[in-house]
Amino acid sequence: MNAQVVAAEIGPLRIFNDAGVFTAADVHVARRVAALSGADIGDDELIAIALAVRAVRTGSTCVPLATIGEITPELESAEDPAADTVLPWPDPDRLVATLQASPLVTGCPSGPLRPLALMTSDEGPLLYLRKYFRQEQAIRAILEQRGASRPTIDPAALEQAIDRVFGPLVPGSDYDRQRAAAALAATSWTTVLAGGPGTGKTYTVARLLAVMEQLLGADVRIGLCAPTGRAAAQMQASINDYRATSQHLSTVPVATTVHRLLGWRPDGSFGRGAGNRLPYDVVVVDETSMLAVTMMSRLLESLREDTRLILVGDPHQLASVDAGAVLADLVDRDGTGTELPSAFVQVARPQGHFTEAEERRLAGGVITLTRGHRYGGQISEVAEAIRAGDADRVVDLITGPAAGAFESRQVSLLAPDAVEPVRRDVLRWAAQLQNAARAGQAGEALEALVSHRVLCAHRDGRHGVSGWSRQIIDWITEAGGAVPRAGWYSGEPVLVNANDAAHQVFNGDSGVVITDTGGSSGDGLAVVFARGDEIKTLHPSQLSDASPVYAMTIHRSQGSQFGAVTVVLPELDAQLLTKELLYTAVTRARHTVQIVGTEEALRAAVGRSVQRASGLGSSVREL
Ligand SMILES: Nc1ncnc2c1ncn2[C@@H]1O[C@H](COP(=O)(O)OP(=O)(O)OP(=O)(O)O)[C@@H](O)[C@H]1O
Repeated sequence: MNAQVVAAEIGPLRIFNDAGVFTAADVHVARRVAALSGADIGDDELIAIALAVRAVRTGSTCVPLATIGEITPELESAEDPAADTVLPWPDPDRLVATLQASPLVTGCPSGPLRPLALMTSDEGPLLYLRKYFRQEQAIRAILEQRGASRPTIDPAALEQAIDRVFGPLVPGSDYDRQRAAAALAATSWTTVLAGGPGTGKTYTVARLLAVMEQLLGADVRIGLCAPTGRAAAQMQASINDYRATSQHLSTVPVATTVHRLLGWRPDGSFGRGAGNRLPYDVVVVDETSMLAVTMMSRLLESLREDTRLILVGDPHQLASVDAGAVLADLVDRDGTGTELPSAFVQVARPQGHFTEAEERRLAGGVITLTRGHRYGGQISEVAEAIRAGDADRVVDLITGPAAGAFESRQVSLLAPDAVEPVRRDVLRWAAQLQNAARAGQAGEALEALVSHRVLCAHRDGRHGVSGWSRQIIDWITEAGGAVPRAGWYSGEPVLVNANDAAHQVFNGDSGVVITDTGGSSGDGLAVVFARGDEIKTLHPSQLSDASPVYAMTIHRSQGSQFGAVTVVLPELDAQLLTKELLYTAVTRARHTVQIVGTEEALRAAVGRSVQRASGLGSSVREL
């Protein structure tokens, strides 16, 4: 029996539950909210609550009511008898009229409960769980207020600081946009610094902080944070590397998770908020694409009005698993009607170097770095075509005539039953890893570790991490490089599964076990992790939650890069198969990508986008 089907549900939700559109949790929450309201709740209202709960579960903050008819059965297999079901969605106009008069929206007889919010927007009526509407409203209101004024900056001092840190302006050079980003951050209370992988976002952040220090003094208070501990550790390492080679940044900013910065408590509450604001002059958030609406609203509420906020990230990557794709929404907002700050114009001289649309976004505090410093050629063109959703171009660039135009082939497509090239790569990778590890060469072992990685969409199943890990272990064993089944061995790749502040390792960190003959432990093993240019060494027994890693999910690979990447596409009809997933996977590679899957699956991925509804992109009014 399917655990997601609620046997007791005999009402209007049953057919949607059978069709996989509402999960058991959606049904239970809808029933519970209806009961708590103390009112007589009709079938359409019940469906509305379940829709709003489902929206949050699938990463949206709201439901665009005009398009609910487009929601079709979500089933494991196309052979499921429910696949042909035409779902009996209520007519949107009727639903809106019902909700306008519903106690769920206007106020329940049982008390202050008003669980749903009904709004109107450029995209038609939007239905929210009220909690998420409030968070979105808070984000909108605070950003508007912060955008209404600008820090006072002496243009001459700004130009001098930027020249000192970046060198003088050479229009059209590698770093003119990076200079412009620093100038925008100095002249705005809120700046969004967007860009694909390797466009120099972290490089720019380190220098931008040096500019702030020159402008605000050596006692400037800087808060650095990221949604995950690992991303925070990576930002810390990059800034440490910059400090080690430059005289311009004397402050030692410490990076932490957004949760920690905001004083998260185990009961889910936060120490920081409107009544207890953060003490910083500048706050930088890295990997903002992973930040959900709840954390963004809390962060904004915790900022002083005179704190500069810099949100850094790649809006095209997979968004947070929680509701909201805030970075993508903010990048899309344009600043029509807002003047570019004159100090910015004087220093960055943007004329002719930005398109009109870019200039409008600049006025709204958004700047995008476009020049890749890590790779060019086929990978970046394929990534660009994926981002544009152009499946024909993607296929042409990988297998068609366009592929022949590249000096070196970086991207290939392998049929699922023809993976011999992957086997060869995996064996070469394992041999390098084991040789370096057994020789106790930590640096070489870490280099080998990130020279190749297999990435899958799913955790389970034949095309998932579990199936591919088994396959890879079998290949290594067959080739004579036996993989012991119990305990760690020298040369074993490790993935950390939980944050451990005491040992400074974080969920998603990958390291490698090496031979450590000089160590004090009896087994002669150590486990090493890269931290910028430095190496962190622990004993494997100090890892409280870690597992061997022969393959990992694309979600967990976010923020990491590998020399070569093998991307395993899921089954054709898998809901996960989207262009954001494929873009994230392909851009993890520095020089080679092998995609395992059919052309059909590749096209399906490029053609499907993660649907994340939110009201942040347009103005929203009460209906
Ligand atoms: N203006 C520049 N001149 C020289 N090298 C640069 C410049 N900008 C960036 N780089 C180099 O390019 C590489 C990528 O930069 P960086 O890591 O900052 O990119 P990123 O956008 O943060 O990438 P990711 O999001 O993948 O972490 C780094 O090695 C960096 O030192």
